[in-house]
Amino acid sequence: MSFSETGLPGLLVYEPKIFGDSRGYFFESYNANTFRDAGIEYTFVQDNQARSTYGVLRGLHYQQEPYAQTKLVRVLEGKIIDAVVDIRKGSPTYGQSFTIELSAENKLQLLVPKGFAHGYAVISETAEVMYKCDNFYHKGSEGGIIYNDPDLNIDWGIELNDAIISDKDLALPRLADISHNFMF
Ligand SMILES: Cc1cn([C@H]2C[C@H](O)[C@@H](COP(=O)(O)OP(=O)(O)O[C@H]3O[C@H](C)C(=O)[C@H](O)[C@H]3O)O2)c(=O)[nH]c1=O
Repeated sequence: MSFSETGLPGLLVYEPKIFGDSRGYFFESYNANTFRDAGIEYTFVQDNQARSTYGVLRGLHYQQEPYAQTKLVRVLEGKIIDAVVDIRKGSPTYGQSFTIELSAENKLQLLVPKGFAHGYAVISETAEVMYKCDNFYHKGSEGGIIYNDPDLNIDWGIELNDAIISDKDLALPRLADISHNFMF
């Protein structure tokens, strides 16, 4: 298994060790000791799972402190473009975004620290996305950034005119309009 840097401090790509044989494959999708041995210690308290069809775009979302969440994102079925934005005050990469293709096939996981906005777009017919969180859902602490913020220019891998987006997400603000609110 391996952890790879992304250029944004704390944002890591995790590639688990896959044990393949004539029956198929086995891998530990998460092991606290493996992460601890890499100097990465989180106590995940909530697992989320979402199913979406092609073109669904969820995000970009975050929770304000004291409910900010670190997330460990992976794809059980299908393929997504996962996107994050660094919104940590004082971060040397504040306002920078990162995208990665996560899929059931590549089995890659993205470790998204507190202080990032997170979202994904589904680029397969359907996708089942699962992510571990180190803090609980708290509706009143939810915030977000509009998916097509021109200052971020995120490539979601889909034709945005055809994207399937919730009314809630369509009403999200631009980063420039909320950056004063961040408490990360
Ligand atoms: C996030 C969440 C939602 N809910 C309920 C609230 C709504 O009634 C329903 C759907 O919620 P929402 O439309 O916010 O789901 P997503 O758009 O997938 O939200 C997620 O999108 C991006 C990708 C994220 O990283 C966040 O974890 C999360 O905000 O599930 C819960 O009961 N618990 C939860 O932890």
